[in-house]
Amino acid sequence: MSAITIEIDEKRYPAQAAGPGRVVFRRFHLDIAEGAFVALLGESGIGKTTLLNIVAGLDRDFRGAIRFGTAAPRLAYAFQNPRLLPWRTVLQNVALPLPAGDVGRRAAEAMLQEVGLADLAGAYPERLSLGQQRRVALARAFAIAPDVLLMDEPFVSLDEAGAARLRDLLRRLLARRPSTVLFVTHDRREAVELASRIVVLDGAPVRVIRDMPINLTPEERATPACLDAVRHSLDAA
Ligand SMILES: Nc1ncnc2c1ncn2[C@@H]1O[C@H](COP(=O)(O)OP(=O)(O)OP(=O)(O)O)[C@@H](O)[C@H]1O
Repeated sequence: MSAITIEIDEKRYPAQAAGPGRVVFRRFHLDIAEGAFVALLGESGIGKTTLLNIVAGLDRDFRGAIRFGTAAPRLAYAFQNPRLLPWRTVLQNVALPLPAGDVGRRAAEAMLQEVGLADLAGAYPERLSLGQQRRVALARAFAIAPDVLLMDEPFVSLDEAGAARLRDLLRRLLARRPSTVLFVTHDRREAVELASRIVVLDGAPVRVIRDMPINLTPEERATPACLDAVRHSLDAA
């Protein structure tokens, strides 16, 4: 069964003083299986964030429908900018989507423990590095054990070692709380390392130009030569 069915008959941004209007999607269809980790690749400005916003329900100004396999899916969205509330502590930020009171607080503490930031629970976001802020954003996203997890370039602007640690953390979090993931990235290597399916978007209106399952074992994903081989077949497809 599909966890997400995306049917966009049309998504158009209206003309503005600075430029003409633009049809971003027309007759666009994508089915996403339950538990899939779908990496969305495509040129800048093509419509990837627009697509996530539509799936998230943040953008309802389109013709079409988004259907979920579960009646009321728990949905989490991790943005490129971690979007932590600066006037709340790290713990309070993670507890935001949880029920108020002791139960929510304890669950938030456990999440912080899991992402390795328990000792920063009382700190404010401004004290944290970008990598630490992104860990907090991951903790907040996973705190609700989402059925659907939307991620918009969540590891961009980190050095390679920092991004690798976060990819590793994401894999561990997903192993404990499986979710259907839609993950936007510009980084083909990151896509091959994480995804079970890679969808490459192109054109205006957007269409799918490649749709590749990635069948790698965890050991193969940890082998650079293996990742390079898949990346080349993605380029050649
Ligand atoms: N609110 C808006 N009003 C008008 N045009 C918009 C709006 N938001 C996005 N666009 C335009 O729609 C197109 C798709 O934008 P979107 O942010 O979805 O692309 P993207 O693929 O996520 O880009 P990037 O990879 O650079 O983040 C772009 O041309 C953008 O300028």
